[in-house]
Amino acid sequence: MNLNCLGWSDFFASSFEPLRKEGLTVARVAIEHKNTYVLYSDRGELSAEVTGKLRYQATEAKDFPAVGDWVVIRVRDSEKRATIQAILPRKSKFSRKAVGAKTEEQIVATNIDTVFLVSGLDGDFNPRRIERYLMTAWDSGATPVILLNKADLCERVEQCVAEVEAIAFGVPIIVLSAGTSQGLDALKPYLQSGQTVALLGSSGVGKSTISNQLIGTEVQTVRAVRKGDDRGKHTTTHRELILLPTGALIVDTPGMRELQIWSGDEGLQETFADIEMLVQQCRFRNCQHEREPGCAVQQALDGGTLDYRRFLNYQKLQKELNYLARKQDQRLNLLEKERWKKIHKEIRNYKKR
Ligand SMILES: Nc1nc2c(ncn2[C@@H]2O[C@H](COP(=O)(O)OP(=O)(O)OP(=O)(O)O)[C@@H](O)[C@H]2O)c(=O)[nH]1
Ligand SMILES: [Zn+2]
Repeated sequence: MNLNCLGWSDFFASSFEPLRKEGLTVARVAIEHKNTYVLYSDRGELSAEVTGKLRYQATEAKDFPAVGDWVVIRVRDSEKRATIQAILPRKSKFSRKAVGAKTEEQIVATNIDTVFLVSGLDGDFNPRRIERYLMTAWDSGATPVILLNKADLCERVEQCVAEVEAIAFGVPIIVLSAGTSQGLDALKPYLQSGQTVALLGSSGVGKSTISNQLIGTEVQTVRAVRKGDDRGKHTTTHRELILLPTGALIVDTPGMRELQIWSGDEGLQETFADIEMLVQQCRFRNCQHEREPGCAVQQALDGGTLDYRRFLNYQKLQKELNYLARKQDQRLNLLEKERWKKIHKEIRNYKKR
């Protein structure tokens, strides 16, 4: 596997340059287990773990390598093993709130170029959900492309496309029927060698069907994710960064399927650029867009140029992000307190000695 085929680019090369040292090289994280990683490199597949130093310096889950990351490694050639010394800066990342009550960021996948936002054109079609996914996509740094799947089940395809066009300014929209492999050719421009893609969308929209079509039958692996497994026991053996026959790489991690919003401020601005622009035009800086005079949002709503459902969704997502940001702040404060407690304890111990 040559590095360019794995997605290596000037972006990563320039951050590796200052770290370059005798005996160090780079590889890409393909699978993440509890404490070990499978890497793709120009020497083939390697099994790897992080150095003690990286582990020691890591304070949060996001400081550890994730699927898609480019990492700096030292290879022990004789054993096909490597130690991970550092993670190169990420070009894009998808995060979610870690499962459970804790407000912690968990990175699901990184360095994705194109994210396919999949929706079904069946009864499940929902522009508000597409807005939500668009926000996540824009926030990640990856470029979104909207896939409207199950066209065979829809009698008003054009109408649906028009509805999506109205909320996704300039984002490419591809209509397909993965079930009958119709329309898949339109994905080709995004699947060139060295490109990394991922599929995002709710359950049942056809993500597995699409990825199986892209992967082709011969490599098709059975998903070995066992529900109700002991926590921390990772028995999955399927690849998570898969090389497609076209030369592109597809990220297929279970986590990508359960993405809960983690952040999105920038994504919100991008997704609702029309509303953000109206807000700028309101007479009062702190306009709540309710009954205030000179409210550009109300005017657009009254005039029918802004869809009320879209505006409601914008407000809802904004509230959600604010709530999340407050929780994240609380957690940071707590972490900071704990850190200082540790330091004070060390100082006391030192004085005693
Ligand atoms: N009619 C029709 N059915 C499709 C199409 N694509 C997928 N399906 C069906 O929709 C169902 C769900 O497809 P999946 O590929 O499992 O959906 P998914 O998004 O991977 O779902 P999760 O694994 O739950 O996230 C399956 O029964 C597919 O056969 C299509 O283009 N047309
Ligand atoms: Zn207003």
